[in-house]
Amino acid sequence: MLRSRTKLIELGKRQLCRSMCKSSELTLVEVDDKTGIATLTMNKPPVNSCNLEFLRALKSAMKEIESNKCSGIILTSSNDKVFSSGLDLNELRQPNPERLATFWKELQEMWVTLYLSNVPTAAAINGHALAVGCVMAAACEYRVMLPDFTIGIHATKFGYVVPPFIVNTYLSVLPHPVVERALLQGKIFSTQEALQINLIDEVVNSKDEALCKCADFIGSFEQTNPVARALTKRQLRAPFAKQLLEDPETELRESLEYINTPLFQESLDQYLLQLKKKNKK
Ligand SMILES: CC/C=C\CC/C=C/CC(=O)SCCNC(=O)CCNC(=O)[C@H](O)C(C)(C)COP(=O)(O)OP(=O)(O)OC[C@H]1O[C@@H](n2cnc3c(N)ncnc32)[C@H](O)[C@@H]1OP(=O)(O)O
Repeated sequence: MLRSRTKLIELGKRQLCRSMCKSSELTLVEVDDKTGIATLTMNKPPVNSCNLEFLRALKSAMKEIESNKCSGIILTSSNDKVFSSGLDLNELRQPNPERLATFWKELQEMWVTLYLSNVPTAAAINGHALAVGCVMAAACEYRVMLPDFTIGIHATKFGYVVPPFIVNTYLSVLPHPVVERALLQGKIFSTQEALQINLIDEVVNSKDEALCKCADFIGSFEQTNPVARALTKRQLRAPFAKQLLEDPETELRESLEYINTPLFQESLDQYLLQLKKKNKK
């Protein structure tokens, strides 16, 4: 009886995996039948830059994983050089007001969903993780990274004032003086530097190894009560998310105002030119 019930559960999980895999072309979700761990692979060519549709796909994949009672989420990339290049800068350049507001709300919601996820979260950083790419990794509970890549929030280099929820993501991983220096310098860290300051937990040599380390991390909670774990995590993280949870409109208004300033738009134009020039060399 017990065996047949277990079989049914296993079958159910497999069907769940198949149906979740179809959820979006921009994200791929695979659930391990044995561990219940969901690997969420970002799949927006060329560099996983976050536009409105991609933010939406990420948020809905995370919510689906949680509602299917998976045991944890591993966030990774289908690109073997880039984890994520952060926000799609084209969403911010001479924006359509309505789309920009929707885009920014999706960013807020994706961040809250990941940062306060009920299940253990781990990032297998198999490429560069820049700006919001770094924020997504830092919002996870554990990070493992491959060598010879870069990670960091360089917003001040292209005229961005870093919003509080992004500062808070760094502050929940790094000590205040390190955050202050890194954000004010717009510092991008090498894998080795990131390990030295504890922005990442471990360095490994392959994506497979990274996925195994993340699975081990998630497995380390096997003996804990998932509800007690989730509520304790929420308690620890709530102060960092408070502002965005209680008053997302103010953050939205301030960000939109800033993005629309000539100062920001000029800096962004210059930055995008540099990015294109690099590719023509
Ligand atoms: C109110 C204040 C709010 C917020 C503050 C904090 C928030 C920060 C927001 C962000 O996340 S902004 C995003 C910042 N991201 C970047 O600056 C990343 C720039 N990209 C790179 O450095 C490189 O592309 C890379 C290291 C990630 C990958 O290098 P590589 O593999 O050599 O690829 P390419 O450079 O050739 O890129 C391919 C293609 O994609 C375009 N692209 C890259 N990143 C972005 C992006 N973030 N947004 C839009 N487009 C991007 C790049 O220009 C290439 O386009 P082509 O048309 O030339 O092929």
